[in-house]
Amino acid sequence: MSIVKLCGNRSEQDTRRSGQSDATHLGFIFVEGTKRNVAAEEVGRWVDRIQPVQKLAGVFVEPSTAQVAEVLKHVPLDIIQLHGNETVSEVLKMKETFAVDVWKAIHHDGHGQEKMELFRGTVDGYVIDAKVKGAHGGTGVTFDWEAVPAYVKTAKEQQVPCLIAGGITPANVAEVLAFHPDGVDVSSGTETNEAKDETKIYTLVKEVANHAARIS
Ligand SMILES: O=C(O)c1ccccc1NCC(=O)[C@H](O)[C@H](O)COP(=O)(O)O
Repeated sequence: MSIVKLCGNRSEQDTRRSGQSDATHLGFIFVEGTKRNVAAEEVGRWVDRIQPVQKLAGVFVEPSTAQVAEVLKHVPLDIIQLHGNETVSEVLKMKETFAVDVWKAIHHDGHGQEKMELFRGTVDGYVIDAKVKGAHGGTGVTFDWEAVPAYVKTAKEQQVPCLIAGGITPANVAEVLAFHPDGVDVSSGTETNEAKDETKIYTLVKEVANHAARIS
């Protein structure tokens, strides 16, 4: 089964809806000034009450170790997802400081492979996302999925998973899965009116399961 990360949960209801699905990972955005930004204390309360079975990922943009430590005080994150222009030494610092996996977002821009080479041996996974001026993620914009196999190959050589993000929806997820990523990371495509939509979540996860059944 592919990784299905439902990201950008911004309320207890979102977390419940995502948590009740067969997704493998839930994501929360800790990026001030963005529309899905959430407070760690609140997320901690939602997670306490809901007890989701999924792994939890916290999305950050160039965070300090103090910011991540503060979030970890409240939320038992399994993964720190770095979605900005973090350097290799910043990633290493996170790995040394916290006992959690680090996933690095790479924005598709023609230099993705070079960036993945830089992070070889330091990260535990990649999220390849669309590059959109003025935004770090959660844009609902796709990129040219013909580029996916090269990213997947590089991640496989590094023995880490490669997720694809950016504009994935229940209607197009089968199309991206045909390029054989290890999973998908979805925010906008599982929302209606800025809240998680149970039908969209169900349909997306079912499409992923159907794809897995077809290729097994
Ligand atoms: O989702 C956000 O608002 C966000 C803000 C700042 C940095 C990263 C962000 N999201 C990261 C994700 O993991 C999203 O799932 C990914 O970018 C895909 O988003 P979408 O195109 O909306 O499915």
